[in-house]
Amino acid sequence: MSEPIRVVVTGAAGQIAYSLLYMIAKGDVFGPNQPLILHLLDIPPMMGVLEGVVMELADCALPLLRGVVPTADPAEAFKGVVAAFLVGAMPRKQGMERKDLLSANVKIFKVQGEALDKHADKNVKVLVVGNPANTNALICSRFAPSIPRENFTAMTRLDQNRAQAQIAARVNVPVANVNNIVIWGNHSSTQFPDGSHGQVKMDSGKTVSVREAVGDDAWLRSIFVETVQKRGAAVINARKMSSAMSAAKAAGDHMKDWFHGTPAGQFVSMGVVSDGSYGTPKDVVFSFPVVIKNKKWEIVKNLQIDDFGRKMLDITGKELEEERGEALAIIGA
Ligand SMILES: NC(=O)c1ccc[n+]([C@@H]2O[C@H](COP(=O)([O-])OP(=O)(O)OC[C@H]3O[C@@H](n4cnc5c(N)ncnc54)[C@H](O)[C@@H]3O)[C@@H](O)[C@H]2O)c1
Ligand SMILES: O=C(O)C[C@H](O)C(=O)O
Repeated sequence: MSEPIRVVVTGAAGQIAYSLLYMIAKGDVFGPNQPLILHLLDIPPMMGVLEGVVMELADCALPLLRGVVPTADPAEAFKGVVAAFLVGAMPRKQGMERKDLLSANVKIFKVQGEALDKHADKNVKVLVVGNPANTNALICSRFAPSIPRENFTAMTRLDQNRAQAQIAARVNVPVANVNNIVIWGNHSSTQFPDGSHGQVKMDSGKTVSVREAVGDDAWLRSIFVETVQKRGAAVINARKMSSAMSAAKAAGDHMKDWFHGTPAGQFVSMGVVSDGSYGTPKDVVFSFPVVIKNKKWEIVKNLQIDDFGRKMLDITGKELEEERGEALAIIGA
């Protein structure tokens, strides 16, 4: 067994963390041979609730969990961590867009960027879940100049998982048979879920393109896209609270792939600081298809983008530029 690693989850008393902590602590993310010490950050009024979470973690009797550090102090929370799940932020309510949360949430990510910069391991891998995730991740990276920008990512894996599930249901195959669906752009209702590069392993054992398996391009460009774009709002309308179990699963998937790599021939979607690939705006956190090896992601190049795709990428890129401007104004940068 290796030495324990330190992993922080912020918003640790909240609903996503309630599912996520168990997954991490039982080895689903960093592997069955990787012991860990969990750092749990929340705000002072939530320390009582957090105490209950700590009790439950102990009562799970999980062999890999070698320590728990509950705290309201970002310096203590980020000390020596090699992985950071930045979940703590206000969730949206019915009728809101995620960008309506900017004014409430973006300052949190400035403070946490500064704390990561001072206290975290310089190779720390940061996943921002708190909304609006892409722009929060950008702001966080700006305030952590000593940590490479490629170590800051935003979660669009939930959108990818949703998209795979929609295709699997439509074609009637298990979800694991659907691969290489891309989420482009913002984790918002302008995102572009793109099935046109995907593959499906059919019951016959033959692998075909998503377009061939679905056999309905109009569905792929309309109902499929809109269902994934609006899935978060649909969950909120039904639960009166935002997605939590599925968000935790996606956060685990994202970090697991970052640490362990993507399988040969497969890519996953992550919000990363854009280098302008595919004609997207630079210096926004844009979701791209990536492959991961040795804990480093790389944008998949040379996928064909047709006129419809071009229009969709431009819309979501423009929204990210607007959010960046708004966020910088809020924090006075
Ligand atoms: N990217 C995605 O796909 C995705 C999916 C689901 C939810 N989310 C977002 O994740 C965030 C958390 O959702 P939730 O359902 O767990 O919310 P929640 O309200 O249940 O929990 C949030 C927790 O964060 C804590 N918190 C607030 N400010 C903090 C700070 N400065 N430092 C540390 N902790 C702080 C709160 O006290 C609370 O315990 C929301 O912004 C939500 O919109 C993103
Ligand atoms: O939609 C939300 O506000 C929560 C989350 O981002 C989601 O996609 O479910």
